[in-house]
This record gives sequence, structure tokens and C-alpha cells, in this order.
Amino acid sequence: MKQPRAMTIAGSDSGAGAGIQADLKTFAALDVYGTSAITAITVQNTLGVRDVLEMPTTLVTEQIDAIMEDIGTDSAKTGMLASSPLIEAVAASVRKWNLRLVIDPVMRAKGGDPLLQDEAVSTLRSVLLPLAEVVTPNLPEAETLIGKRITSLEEMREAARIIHDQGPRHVVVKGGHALGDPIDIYFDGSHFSEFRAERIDTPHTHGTGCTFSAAIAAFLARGSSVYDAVYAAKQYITEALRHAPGIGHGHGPVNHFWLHAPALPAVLSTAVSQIGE
Ligand SMILES: Nc1ncnc2c1ncn2[C@@H]1O[C@H](COP(=O)(O)OP(=O)(O)O)[C@@H](O)[C@H]1O
Ligand SMILES: Cc1ncc(COP(=O)(O)O)c(N)n1
Repeated sequence: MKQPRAMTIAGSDSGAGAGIQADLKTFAALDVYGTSAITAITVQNTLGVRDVLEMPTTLVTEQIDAIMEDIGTDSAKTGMLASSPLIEAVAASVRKWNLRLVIDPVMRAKGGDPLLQDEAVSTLRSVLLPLAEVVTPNLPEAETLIGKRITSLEEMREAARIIHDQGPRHVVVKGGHALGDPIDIYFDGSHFSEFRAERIDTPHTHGTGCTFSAAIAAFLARGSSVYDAVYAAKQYITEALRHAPGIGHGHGPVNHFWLHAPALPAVLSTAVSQIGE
């Protein structure tokens, strides 16, 4: 049986809670074969981002070409894109390979460190958003994309409509940054839906947006409709937050593998104990 495939085009997080690492773990947990094109290397842990090295645009283009010329993909997602030239290069590849694209319009890390240059927001809006099947801004990202504050569910709906006018076919304005139970607003150009979940009381929210958008890409690769993919991704991120392993001294990662049995199957436990002898 052919395994579904998904590609992440994003930054590396050395702490492995967000970025490429979170995306590949999410793909693996959802039984999708994941590939990656790295846009930038961040020196990062749960406390913050210490340094960033952007990849040359040609290297990003070549990674995507190498994946597509051999392995192919059923969906793709973007995360940290850092700068206008990288966004332009990724957009050219999306067009060249006709990628079915989920955009997580990453602008800042949880602690506030910038992951996208301010001047690149207009490139993201005008060049990449029109190529998206789905875009998943959090509240601050949605505010930046529309240029006004969002303070209510009604304003989230209005934001989704304005962002939809910028070109993506589906919009999910995420409510993780609001108070109370997080409500994500979904808009497909004609209908709104609300995806509600209970708020998990935890500081370990590093990589929630990456994980959520990677899960949407994974479910799309598995053949779900966009609505069903967002619905399933919402359940996946809620449980991943609930089972966060409590790693690090700051905003720790979620548990991408909450679906899987906590104990190793007997055959592996035996092999592991023999390796230790
Ligand atoms: N504490 C929480 N409990 C439950 N769901 C959450 C919590 N924080 C975020 N979420 C959900 O996780 C997903 C990512 O949202 P959000 O944190 O807003 O994005 P980002 O990581 O891009 O800032 C959304 O579906 C949001 O509703
Ligand atoms: C390399 C990289 N990409 C993205 C994020 C944002 O993470 P979040 O999912 O918490 O918004 C991050 N902190 N680092």
C-alpha cells in the first residue's frame, strides 16, 4: 500500500518543539511519509530563539525539486519563511509543482522573537496567500494581515473574510491567544464554522501552530476534505497539549505521539534490553 506523503517547508528548531521537527513528528504520528525543505536554521530551545541563519533561496528551491523529482507529495505546508526572497522562491516552487498548500503564516516565536522580517508581510500576503488551500493565522498574525485589532468572535469572522479576499481558498483564524476555551473560526468563502475545544491549562504551547497546520496537511494527504482535516487537526492538537511531556524550562513542546501506546511493544523491549547488555 502506498503511504500518503506530506512536505514541510519551514525552519529548523534545535529544541525540536516547533518548526521542521514538530512537522515531521506530526506526519509520522499520523502515518504520513514526511519530507522537508529547510528555509532557516534557528538556535532555539523552550526559552527562546538565540540566533537564526537563513538558507540561500537556491538551496530551498533545490530541496523542493529533489523531493518532487523523486518522492513527490500529496500535500505541503509552510512555516517559518523568514524573508521576502525566500517567500518568492517558495511561491515559485509551489506554482512549478502545483503543491496543495497549507500556510501557517509564522511571524514570531511564542516568546516574541521575530521569525519573519516586517517588510516580508506584504510579500506573504500578495505572493503566497493566493496559492493556499488553507491559511491558519493565530490572532496576532491575523491582526497583522488585516491591519486591525481583533477583540471578539465577530471580529475573528470579519478577519477570516478579509483574509479570504487576499486569495486563500480556506481560512482558519485560531483562537489560542484569546482568553477562555479556544475557538478557531473556519471560513470557506461562503460558510463559517467554529471549532471549539477546552483550554488545556499548560505553559507547554511551543509549536502548537506548527503541529496544527502539519496535522491539517497530513489529513489532506490522507484524503480528507479541508473541513474534515481541520476538524481532525483540532482534536489532535488538543490531545497533544493535554499530554505535553513537560520538557525544558520555558514553553515546552506538546506530545506529538499521544495516539501511540506509551510502552514499547514486547518485541522492541526485548531488543532494547539486549542492546543494553
Ligand atoms: N491552551 C490551549 N488549549 C487548547 N487548545 C489550544 C491551546 N492553545 C492553543 N490551542 C489551539 O492550538 C492551535 C494553535 O493555536 P495558537 O496557539 O493560537 O497558534 P500559534 O501556535 O500559531 O500561536 C489552535 O487550534 C488553538 O485553538
Ligand atoms: C523554526 C520555528 N518555526 C516556527 C515557530 C513558531 O512556533 P509556534 O507553532 O509555537 O507558533 C518556531 N518557534 N520556530
